[in-house]
Amino acid sequence: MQSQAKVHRTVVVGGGSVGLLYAARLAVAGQTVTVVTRSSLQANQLAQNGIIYTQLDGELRLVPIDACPIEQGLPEADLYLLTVKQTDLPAILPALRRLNSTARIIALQNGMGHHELLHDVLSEGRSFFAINTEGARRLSGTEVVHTGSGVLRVGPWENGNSSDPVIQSFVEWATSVGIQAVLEKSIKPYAWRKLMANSLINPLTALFEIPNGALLDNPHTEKLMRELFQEASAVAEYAGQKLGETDWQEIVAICRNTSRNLSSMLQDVKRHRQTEVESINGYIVKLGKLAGIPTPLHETLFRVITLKSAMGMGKEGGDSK
Ligand SMILES: NC(=O)C1=CN([C@@H]2O[C@H](COP(=O)(O)OP(=O)(O)OC[C@H]3O[C@@H](n4cnc5c(N)ncnc54)[C@H](OP(=O)(O)O)[C@@H]3O)[C@@H](O)[C@H]2O)C=CC1
Ligand SMILES: CC(C)(CO)C(=O)C(=O)O
Repeated sequence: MQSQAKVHRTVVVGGGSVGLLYAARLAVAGQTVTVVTRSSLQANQLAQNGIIYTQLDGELRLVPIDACPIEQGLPEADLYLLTVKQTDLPAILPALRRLNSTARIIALQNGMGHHELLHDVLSEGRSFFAINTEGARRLSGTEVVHTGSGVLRVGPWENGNSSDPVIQSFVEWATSVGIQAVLEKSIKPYAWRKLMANSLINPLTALFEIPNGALLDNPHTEKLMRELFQEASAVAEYAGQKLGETDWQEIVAICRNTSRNLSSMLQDVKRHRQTEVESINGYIVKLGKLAGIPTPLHETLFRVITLKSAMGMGKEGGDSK
């Protein structure tokens, strides 16, 4: 589907699940897009073979794509989509610092911490954030499957400039190709609600090695989730986010709607890759300490997952193929 929205040069930083999904969709819609990968091997594979993209309806598409490794620096563009994990953001900050001042950046990470990091290296009004509930799964360096539909909320962190032309045009493009994209005045409340869901579902599914829906099958795990929710809600309130029963019900609905999914943290643990627990439960613990709010359950899960992950690191991991 070719979009009528204005064409910008877009660079997708990170050739993982989310990066390949958005790069493929941008390219299919006729946008100029380059994927910047960590390894030269993946960049060569992408440039030679393109992205093998399985759409939600099961249709398979071969999408030609430009790609280069990060060691060559970031190519010039109007828009940069950051799709690396929170843990890999610090490594790309020097490259972001060198970008042209007209360039806009959208960070798509789960968890918290990216806002502060980007604020430190980019001047006011250049960094934007997205909360993405679309599901994607990379099968290899060149293959990605769109696993679930969702919403892409984009905007400044907190009541900033939501009428930036590059960002507006990105949202228009996304809408025109069938993505449920919404331009928000402030992403912070959505980031907090996603953090709450991830801080309950991800570590428990990773610890017990169960799919998301199984958390609701057992009264003990559901009770534990409730207690984790209460602990984190007190910290959220300190951060200016008042959460209540509706937010709890939304987390229960996420478990139900993604009942057969393996959470990203469980997938990372199984593949012996670093998890995002530090920017999820670790963030709640850190902020709790600052506010003098005890978070013993989040702290225990943070430590247990860090340990579980460290015990598996270095063993063979990687893609699902
Ligand atoms: N997958 C999903 O459905 C969803 C994911 N998210 C969030 O989106 C973010 C990305 O997730 P996801 O795509 O699943 O993660 P992946 O691990 O699949 O992808 C991250 C990619 O970043 C690459 N990368 C790491 N460091 C660098 C670097 N210095 N330069 C260039 N590339 C680099 C990695 O390379 P390499 O392959 O070499 O390690 C990897 O390909 C996370 O914060 C996640 O929580 C949010 C909603 C849904
Ligand atoms: C919403 C949820 C829990 C879906 O699996 C997710 O975002 C993740 O796995 O990281």
